[in-house]
Amino acid sequence: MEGHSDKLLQAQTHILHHTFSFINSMSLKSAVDLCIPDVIHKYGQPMPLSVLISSLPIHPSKSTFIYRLMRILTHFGFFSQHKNELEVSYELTDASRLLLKDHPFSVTPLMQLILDPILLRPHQYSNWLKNDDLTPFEMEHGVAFYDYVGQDPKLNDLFNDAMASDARLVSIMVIEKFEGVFKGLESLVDVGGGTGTMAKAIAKSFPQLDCIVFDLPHVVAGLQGGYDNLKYVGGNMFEAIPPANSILLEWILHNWNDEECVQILKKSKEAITREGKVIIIDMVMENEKEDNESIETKLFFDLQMMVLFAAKERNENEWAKLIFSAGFTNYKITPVLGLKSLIEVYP
Ligand SMILES: C[S@@+](CC[C@H](N)C(=O)[O-])C[C@H]1O[C@@H](n2cnc3c(N)ncnc32)[C@H](O)[C@@H]1O
Ligand SMILES: O=c1cc(-c2ccc(O)cc2)oc2c(O)c(O)ccc12
Repeated sequence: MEGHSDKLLQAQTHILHHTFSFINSMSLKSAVDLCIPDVIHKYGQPMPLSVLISSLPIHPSKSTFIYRLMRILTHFGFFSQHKNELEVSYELTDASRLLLKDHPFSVTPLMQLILDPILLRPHQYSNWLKNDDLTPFEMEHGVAFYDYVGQDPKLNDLFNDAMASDARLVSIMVIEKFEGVFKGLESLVDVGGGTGTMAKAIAKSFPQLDCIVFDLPHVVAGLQGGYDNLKYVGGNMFEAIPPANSILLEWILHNWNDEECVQILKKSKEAITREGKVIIIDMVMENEKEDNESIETKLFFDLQMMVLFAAKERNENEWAKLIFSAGFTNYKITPVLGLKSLIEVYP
């Protein structure tokens, strides 16, 4: 009987732990909104709690609550703390350094996008599962995700900044680790290339490669290459993709269902000139060698794609099915980009 009640209590704790998990996200967002990582960074040495409190834009009546926020974030590894007999001081960790606003690979824009109420609200999706609305996002907002982004300049900027911050890190890794992937190629279209962060890095590192950033007209309107071998073209990838030796699809296919992915891949195949290839950068689920945090993060991404697009993250079998359905003959997966993999696809 004693063992039974222990199990019940453990199960209750498990449920409460998951139920309260939103407190992790919201505490992190509150700290970033108050610029706590930047304030500690600027101080340049372990920052005593009292100095931190007096440096923050908070009401004096709220001073005592900052310790509580710092305590939970320290527990989850966002700050480290040192105690002496007088008080506690805080320092940044690797994770909070990546939240600094001026860090070249700052994750802050991604965090602000993911936790924006416009993206958060559709996560109450049990009703969507009971009706025939296309996506939870459309059920909540009445339009598809990219149409909403196109009509809301603030969200458009937030989305493009978030994608660019991720692309900055991915582009450095791709170019460093996969130089060979681009060797021998003459031209490249970065389909859904956003504001061009990835294509700019490729154009700079491979001056012989003619690069095009291809995205929806409102995304590329008014943008200019800055390199002789880079230009922007607006259009719709479901209609036609500009011809090139290689087609890059980074973070594209996880936004679409299987039928739509096959259409995009077929349009990519039509666009390939001579002996070219499609280069996909996206997630591959169910890699057995992964640690638990990576597995869970991929599962979160999968549900984010379901909520925004009724789309999904895919395992290798699901990728292979799409690739062969679109008429390609071979593919090679290289799983070394953190959460993402590089998939080369051959006609
Ligand atoms: C998730 S973002 C990826 C951006 C970029 N590839 C990156 O990795 O940072 C998807 C991109 O696809 C673009 N997109 C959506 N629908 C499109 C369409 N029909 N034709 C061309 N681009 C489209 C969006 O505007 C957005 O920039
Ligand atoms: O809400 C998101 C978040 C991402 C995302 C998060 C973290 C990364 O390192 C990269 C990307 O990507 C998204 C995306 O591709 C999309 O089309 C919609 C929403 C999000």
